[in-house]
Amino acid sequence: MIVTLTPNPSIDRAYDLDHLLVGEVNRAAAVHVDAGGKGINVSRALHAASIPTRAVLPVGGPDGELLLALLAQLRVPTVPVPVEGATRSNITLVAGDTTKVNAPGPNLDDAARDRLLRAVADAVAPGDVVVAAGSLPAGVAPDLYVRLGGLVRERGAGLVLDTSGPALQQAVAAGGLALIKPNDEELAELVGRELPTVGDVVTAARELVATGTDRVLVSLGAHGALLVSADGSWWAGGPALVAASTVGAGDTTLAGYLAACTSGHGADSRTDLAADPAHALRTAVAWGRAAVQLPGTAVPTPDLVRADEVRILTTPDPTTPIKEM
Ligand SMILES: Nc1ncnc2c1ncn2[C@@H]1O[C@H](COP(=O)(O)OP(=O)(O)OP(=O)(O)O)[C@@H](O)[C@H]1O
Ligand SMILES: O=P(O)(O)OC[C@@]1(O)O[C@H](CO)[C@@H](O)[C@@H]1O
Repeated sequence: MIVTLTPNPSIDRAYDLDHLLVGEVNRAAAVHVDAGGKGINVSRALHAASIPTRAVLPVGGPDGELLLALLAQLRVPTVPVPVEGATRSNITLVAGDTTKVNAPGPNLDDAARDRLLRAVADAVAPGDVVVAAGSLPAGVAPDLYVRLGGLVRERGAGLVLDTSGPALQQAVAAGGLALIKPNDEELAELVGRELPTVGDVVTAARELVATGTDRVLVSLGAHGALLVSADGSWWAGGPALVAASTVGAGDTTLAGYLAACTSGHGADSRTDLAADPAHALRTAVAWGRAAVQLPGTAVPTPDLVRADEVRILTTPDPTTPIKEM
């Protein structure tokens, strides 16, 4: 079972525009309303591929109700944790490029945080994988994922993390993570320097592996993704695509990686993150590419995934600029 935790979920509202005119009235050609938040997107993509998953999320206010209704429509299993504040709404403007405005989300006090952590602990069994993803709501200290790591490992499960800033910094410093999925900018922020080449990204990721993170999956937008572990480094990618929306592409990439590491069906399924790294990376990139071709925060179904378009390189040339991959 893959359990996801999204501490700050959202209703994602995406507006498709011909052109974005800043400071003027823009009229949208279409509006998309999706259940959003990084862990939720991972669960949605896994569920669409019939991989057992459960999404733990705080919910409050009218948008909290809507979020649960949208997830129920998709039949994604959820563990809702009621909170006092209102679930946020995040806005995307797609006009060639994707512009995003994310709300801060409700304030969660220590009691709400503890109920959220307990909900994850109760949902997890030995051998499970927990994916914790996204920003933290106001009021929650950046050590949330450090606390979660302790709980998850006590229960014999592994923790996968996709977040940024101090929450990522503290969790990586504490160690014991099975996998992290920063994009190249988040990794650069984490190590405190620019990472223009493949070698720069691989070296930065190796530093994290050396201090207790088993695998680093670095998404590179249109330039594919790099995977670094103690066993080596791999790159996968394909021709750049004109994106319908890039929102959730990174989450779908992570879901693809987890899907490739999962064998068996239903209650007998098992996720082994040490499974064939090249295959897992290639699948991850194929899922991410399928996601950017869909509007709003839509996640692809397996029939939309084209792994044959994805090229894989083992030990890619360290001197190549990321922008040329
Ligand atoms: N324009 C593009 N063309 C081809 N593939 C793309 C493009 N943009 C994104 N991708 C695919 O999607 C994956 C994830 O993209 P990206 O690195 O932008 O994720 P992210 O920054 O984590 O996004 P988010 O936080 O919105 O989920 C990439 O690794 C790549 O495979
Ligand atoms: O504000 P956060 O938690 O960093 O990111 C939230 C978010 O932008 O991430 C998802 C895409 O990855 C969206 O569904 C959602 O709106």
